[in-house]
Amino acid sequence: MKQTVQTLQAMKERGEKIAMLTCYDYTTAKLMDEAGMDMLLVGDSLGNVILGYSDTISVTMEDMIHHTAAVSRGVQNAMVVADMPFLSYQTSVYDAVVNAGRLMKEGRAGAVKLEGGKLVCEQIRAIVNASIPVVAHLGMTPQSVNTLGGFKVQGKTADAARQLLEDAKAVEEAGAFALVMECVPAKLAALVTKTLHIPTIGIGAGAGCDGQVLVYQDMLGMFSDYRPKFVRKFAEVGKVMQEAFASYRSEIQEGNFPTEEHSFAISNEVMAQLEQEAQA
Ligand SMILES: Nc1nc(=O)c2c([nH]1)NC[C@@H]1CN(c3ccc(C(=O)N[C@@H](CCC(=O)O)C(=O)O)cc3)CN21
Ligand SMILES: CC(C)C(=O)C(=O)O
Ligand SMILES: [Mg+2]
Repeated sequence: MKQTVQTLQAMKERGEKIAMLTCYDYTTAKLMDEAGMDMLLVGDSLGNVILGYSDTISVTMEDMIHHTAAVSRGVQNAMVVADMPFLSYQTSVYDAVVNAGRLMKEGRAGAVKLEGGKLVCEQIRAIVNASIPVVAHLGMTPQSVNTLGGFKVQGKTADAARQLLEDAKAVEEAGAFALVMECVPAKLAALVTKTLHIPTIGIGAGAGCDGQVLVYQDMLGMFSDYRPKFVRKFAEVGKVMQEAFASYRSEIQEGNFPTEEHSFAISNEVMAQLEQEAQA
């Protein structure tokens, strides 16, 4: 089924869980879409898992558009959400609308996601007024790594928890149709989920959210620069890939690849003629 703001809202109301994964390319998008994923997130985590940066700060609008367009071409049913990269919306309401518009017009995203609460509500309101659905993102917001002092769980003190709940209500009021909560204590995330009308999607925020998201290279066991506590490995694809790469190399070295079945034939007459010409 084609996922929309409305079908995702209905899932929350029916108590049906929403499944979301990050995605950055066409081939993977097709596989995830065929597996029935509800939402694909072209995350700025592509800075880490695709481009090899140590954080998401250097990711550009061009990076995001390039990968969002590739993902969109592979999807029939899932909703494609594109992350707004660092400094593409914090600078002004105008920048926020222009850049959200580019992700939709050039990347064919169905929605955009941005980090922050009350401080970005003006941007959320303006983007939604331009008919671009918005997902908000609270808790551990990686674009603030340099002010948060690292990738740490958020909302543990009474003040911080109250602030998160207030921010959650504010982004819903500003028009966000869903909320991602990252590295938030499970009981707090459950309270936010119960309080809000829009679906919540957790990553390190416990089972009480309306949906879950993970970075796909983490859940496939392909990425090892760091391993957040909230990751479950659903497969050892990294191991499978390494074994296949090593086997490819040794089969080449041993002369076992390629064989006749991977090669193209030419008629004996043509070859005989060529060999004769070569001798002349
Ligand atoms: N591969 C990948 N997976 C992610 O989940 C992810 C990214 N990249 N890039 C963008 C952000 C950064 N994220 C991160 C990065 C590191 C930790 C981490 O190392 N957490 C530790 C320490 C927690 C603490 O000190 O409180 C952990 O044990 O979870 C968590 C989330 C989540 N996002
Ligand atoms: C981890 C998710 C929520 C994200 O924002 C990303 O992948 O960039
Ligand atoms: Mg992100």
